[in-house]
Amino acid sequence: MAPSPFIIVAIDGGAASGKSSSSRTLSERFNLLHVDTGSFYRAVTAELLRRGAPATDLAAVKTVLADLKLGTRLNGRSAMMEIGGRVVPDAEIRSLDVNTWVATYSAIPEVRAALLDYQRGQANTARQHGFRGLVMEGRDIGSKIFPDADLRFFLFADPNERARRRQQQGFQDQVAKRDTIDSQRLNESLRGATVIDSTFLTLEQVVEQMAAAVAAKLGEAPAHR
Ligand SMILES: Nc1ncnc2c1ncn2[C@@H]1O[C@H](COP(=O)(O)OP(=O)(O)O)[C@@H](O)[C@H]1O
Ligand SMILES: Nc1ccn([C@H]2C[C@H](O)[C@@H](COP(=O)(O)OP(=O)(O)O)O2)c(=O)n1
Repeated sequence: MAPSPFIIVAIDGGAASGKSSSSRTLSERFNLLHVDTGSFYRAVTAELLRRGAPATDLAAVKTVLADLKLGTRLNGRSAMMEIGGRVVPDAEIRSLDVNTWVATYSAIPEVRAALLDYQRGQANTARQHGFRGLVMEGRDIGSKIFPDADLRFFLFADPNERARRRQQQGFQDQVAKRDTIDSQRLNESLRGATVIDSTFLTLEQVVEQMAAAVAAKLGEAPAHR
């Protein structure tokens, strides 16, 4: 029997479109490394804020970036970014301060460049740890990080519905404002991707659609749940 292929699944989409929930489920179901690149941008933002490098001071930002010692730690099937050997706690990366600033720092080309190879390198992490592939979520995964990914999904949902989901999660997050800053990259990510509008779909319906495609790539019969 032919060995199962190593697959890369890219999930792009706006805030609260369902990226994390769907990729976590796919990771569990198919034994794929789960990589939430938003958490990477959030960790770097927390570090830039902690070290007092304002987004308007490019020289200060570059100094901090040059000094970042990035590593990866696994938490179950999820890849966690280490900065100087420390995983930035969840409470810190989901703080109001980080929510406010992350889109602005993420728009700085030098910040994106600093994370490019690190993100691509997660494929090696997945291989080294015996995963069948990886599922990576973010804003530009299918367009910039892995344009040749085996599967590229773009999750869409109405902004009001996304704001409602965030509020239900108990987060103070200006989804619409971040959308405006992030929108350029979202448009690029649409090209050639399978677009799923989740506004009127349950999370389970979204996941089933994705899972059927993943199962086909892995050469498995689709599971009936
Ligand atoms: N299709 C859906 N219908 C209803 N709620 C959803 C749907 N997709 C995701 N959610 C909920 O919306 C919230 C945000 O989802 P999440 O996966 O964290 O989005 P993202 O990673 O894109 O920011 C979560 O509470 C999740 O359970
Ligand atoms: N690949 C990525 C991932 C996230 N970002 C930016 C864009 C977002 O405003 C922030 C936070 O991303 P995150 O996925 O945690 O945000 P949401 O869960 O979608 O609200 O990081 C990015 O520019 N590129």
